[in-house]
Amino acid sequence: MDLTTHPYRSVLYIPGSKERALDKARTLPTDAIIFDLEDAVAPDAKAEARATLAQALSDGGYGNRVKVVRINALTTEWGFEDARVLGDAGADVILQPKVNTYADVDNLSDLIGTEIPIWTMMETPASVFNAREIAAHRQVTGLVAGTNDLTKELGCRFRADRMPLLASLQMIVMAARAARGVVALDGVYNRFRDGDGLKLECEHGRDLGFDGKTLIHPDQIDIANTAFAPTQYEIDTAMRQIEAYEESKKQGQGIAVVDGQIVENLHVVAAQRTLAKAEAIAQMAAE
Ligand SMILES: CC(C)(COP(=O)(O)OP(=O)(O)OC[C@H]1O[C@@H](n2cnc3c(N)ncnc32)[C@H](O)[C@@H]1OP(=O)(O)O)[C@@H](O)C(=O)NCCC(=O)NCCSC(=O)C[C@H](O)C(=O)O
Ligand SMILES: [Mg+2]
Repeated sequence: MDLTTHPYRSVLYIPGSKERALDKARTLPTDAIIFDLEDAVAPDAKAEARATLAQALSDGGYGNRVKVVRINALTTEWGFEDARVLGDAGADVILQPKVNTYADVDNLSDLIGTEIPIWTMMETPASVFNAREIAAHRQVTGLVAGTNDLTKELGCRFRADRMPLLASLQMIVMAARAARGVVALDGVYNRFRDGDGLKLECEHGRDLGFDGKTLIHPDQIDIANTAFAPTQYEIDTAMRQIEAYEESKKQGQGIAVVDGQIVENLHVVAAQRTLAKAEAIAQMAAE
């Protein structure tokens, strides 16, 4: 599996302690799974959850879903052991919570001593200020917005339009894009029975540039998969733009016009990206 071209439309958190959910995830149409040992697991269940999760990962059956393990923070008594055990058990990615600085990531990297990809939770004001350096760490391949912790840390209010979080969300996307090849994932939508609200928030995240959304319930997967996939209209337009630009080039022109809008080389690059994403999604569905 190529983690760099893989789609990340839907990324489902599963508490590492819930055996039934761990089993159910083997059949869910999610692009990636975050097996959680942090917030979703009570302190007195941490050690057992680590063992349960290690067993589930070594039993396998998760197919082409990217397997991400969210460890506890290294400042806790569980963090280092989580990273050591789960890195060996077959996780594709380690997700580090409560990151503040580049040095925090380096510390994890030194402790685990392998080049396993690291994703970082972006859920403190310091992490947002330091997003660019964090995303530039050689092992970091993903930034995950932790909108619950951010809301708590900022002392802001919940609003459906997410206005109080907008600057942080944009900083996360900008840092991922500046680093190139780093995935940017939006935070969770807590009202997990509210499909209409989730759809709106997914569209907001997609508009901002996120690659996908982190989720907490299986019912949320299809909504995110649809929202973060190119639409048929976008695919058709991308194909027409590429075709029209190629035709213009043959005639010695650097600009084409499609549907009354100019198409330059940069639009062709964006169109090719749209087609590559659609292809990656189709390929994943066919596997
Ligand atoms: C939110 C839930 C507690 C709801 O659970 P429940 O009431 O049991 O839901 P259902 O009865 O509707 O479940 C139906 C079936 O689906 C399975 N299920 C439920 N959730 C998951 C899941 N996440 N992954 C896989 N399977 C799941 C149930 O087992 C049922 O199966 P079956 O019996 O076979 O039909 C629950 O959904 C849940 O625990 N969700 C995950 C919560 C979580 O992980 N939270 C931590 C991550 S979010 C976070 O930390 C935010 C971040 O750090 C920040 O700061 O923002
Ligand atoms: Mg959090």
